[in-house]
Amino acid sequence: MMELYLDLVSQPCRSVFLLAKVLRIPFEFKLIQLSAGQHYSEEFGKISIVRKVPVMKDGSFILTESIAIMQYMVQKYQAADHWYPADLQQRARVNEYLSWQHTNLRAHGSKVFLYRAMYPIIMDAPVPAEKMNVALEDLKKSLNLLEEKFLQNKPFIVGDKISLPDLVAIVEIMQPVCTGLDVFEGRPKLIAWRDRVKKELGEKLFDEANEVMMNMSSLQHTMQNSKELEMFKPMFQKLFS
Ligand SMILES: N[C@@H](CCC(=O)N[C@@H](CS)C(=O)NCC(=O)O)C(=O)O
Repeated sequence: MMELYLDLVSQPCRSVFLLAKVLRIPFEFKLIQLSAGQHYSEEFGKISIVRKVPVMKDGSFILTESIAIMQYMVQKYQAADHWYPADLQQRARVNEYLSWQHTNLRAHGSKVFLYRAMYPIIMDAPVPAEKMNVALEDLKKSLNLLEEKFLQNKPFIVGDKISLPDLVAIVEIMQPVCTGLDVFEGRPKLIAWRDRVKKELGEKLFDEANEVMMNMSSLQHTMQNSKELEMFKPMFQKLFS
């Protein structure tokens, strides 16, 4: 059976998890708890020297990178065409979004999340307003592009049906949302899209994927009391400087 090394606090892990579940792919969930530093273990190092989740192991074949993993899954399990359309231009649209999102919605949503959830724990101080405002402004621009360039007036990002970009987008948007920030405020189009995506995935599955993240205060508590905190600090300090 395929093994998936995941921690659902991670957005790319959630998209891989959601896809595997929705396609009913049998898999073994191998928890790599980032807050406990399990990705630094010798055992995980043998699986991936990148030391990031998600990782897929299918027999002796090991694959990193959520997008590559999802593309592998839809092809191996011959998922319905709408997930990753065979049509040249439809597939190009999927790839366009998947290429764009790394340095836009993902980068900006993550930054807002890290500032709101992690900065005070790591730096022992509130986030400077100037930094927070720049991060919020960047996120706003990405959300505007998601609506105006990608979603437009279609039900889903690539057309009438759900595809990989919708999954990848919703998990990134949920990251700042889990800190209590209502990024949907004043965005009826985005709300309607979110509700369609939720319906396609099933509310129960959607909530299952977000459960750990929605319990943000418990996550922060674990992080704050983690003996690995000192180990994480330099990486975050670099990010926050
Ligand atoms: N581009 C990668 C990103 C993977 C990634 O950044 N994973 C993070 C969690 S969201 C991680 O494992 N971080 C651990 C670390 O950097 O120490 C993908 O899409 O799979």
